[in-house]
Amino acid sequence: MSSDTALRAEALGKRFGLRGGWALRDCSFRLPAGRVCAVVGPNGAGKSTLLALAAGLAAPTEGSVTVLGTTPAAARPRVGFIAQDKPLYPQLTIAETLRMGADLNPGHWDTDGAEQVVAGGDLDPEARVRTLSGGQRTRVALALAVGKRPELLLLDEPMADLDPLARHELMGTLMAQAARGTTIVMSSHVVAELEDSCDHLLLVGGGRIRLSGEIDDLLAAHRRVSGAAATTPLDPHTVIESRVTGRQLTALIRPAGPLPGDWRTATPSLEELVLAHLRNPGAPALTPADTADTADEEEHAA
Ligand SMILES: Nc1ncnc2c1ncn2[C@@H]1O[C@H](COP(=O)(O)OP(=O)(O)OP(=O)(O)O)[C@@H](O)[C@H]1O
Repeated sequence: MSSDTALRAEALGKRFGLRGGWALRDCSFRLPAGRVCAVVGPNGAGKSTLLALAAGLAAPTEGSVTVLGTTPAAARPRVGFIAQDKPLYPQLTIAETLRMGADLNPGHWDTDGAEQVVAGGDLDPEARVRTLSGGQRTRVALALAVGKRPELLLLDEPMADLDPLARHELMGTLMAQAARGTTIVMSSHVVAELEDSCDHLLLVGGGRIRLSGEIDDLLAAHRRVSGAAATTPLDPHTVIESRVTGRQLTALIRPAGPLPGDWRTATPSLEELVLAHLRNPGAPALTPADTADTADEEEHAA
């Protein structure tokens, strides 16, 4: 079943155990197919939980998540998932690991694609997984995921163990996958590295979606402003954060209308946008649920 929507969450919530707190609560968003989506947020925000729910490895406590137009379990053959701990069989060689991937995916295994990912890391196919560094294991896990010819790649902090060169190479591999139409969802703490490669953002904080949408749209919805503190009334705009230094006021706002001509304004960088929201967990969320509904109606009408 094809779908223009790679991932959709509706009032999605997950609680671990009857007495546990909510790892995720009331999360609604839509990720169109073909995007490269960054999932960012502080430690414990719920990023891994969200990816595990999408991968079908955990069941929602409330609400729903739809993957490639179907349930996570039904979508699993079309999804490549790399968990944070990159589980692999330590006693197998890299070549044996890839053969296992081929055996598990009869008829649609991409031998060349998987081998290219391994070759990019200059790895000996006869090396045993237990002898590999964390970053080298990431590469083998990615080769297994890419070999499935997935329509959707879910990657939980794929960059965490990698040196700067390996990060760059891995990003190149992911961009090549994206160019083939694969939707990529990747959690990361290194926001500055995501700005050039990702076109969609999910910012998770305290188990809630704080920002969701196309990065260009989210950036365009915000302005970094500065002006004389005495004459820069921030009403009626939505203030994400503001600071007064001497007589100067600087703020990150979501404009609710035209801004006065005597304010200095600029579009924030992705890192500025994310950091401002993380520093101010009480700032209002921007999750265009109405956009998602409209797109959904168009999808059903088509
Ligand atoms: N299996 C589990 N049992 C109980 N609580 C859990 C479990 N997995 C996650 N949690 C809790 O759910 C919340 C969200 O955790 P999650 O691992 O999804 O966060 P995260 O954003 O991926 O964090 P990090 O950036 O540190 O990896 C945390 O409070 C965590 O303690």
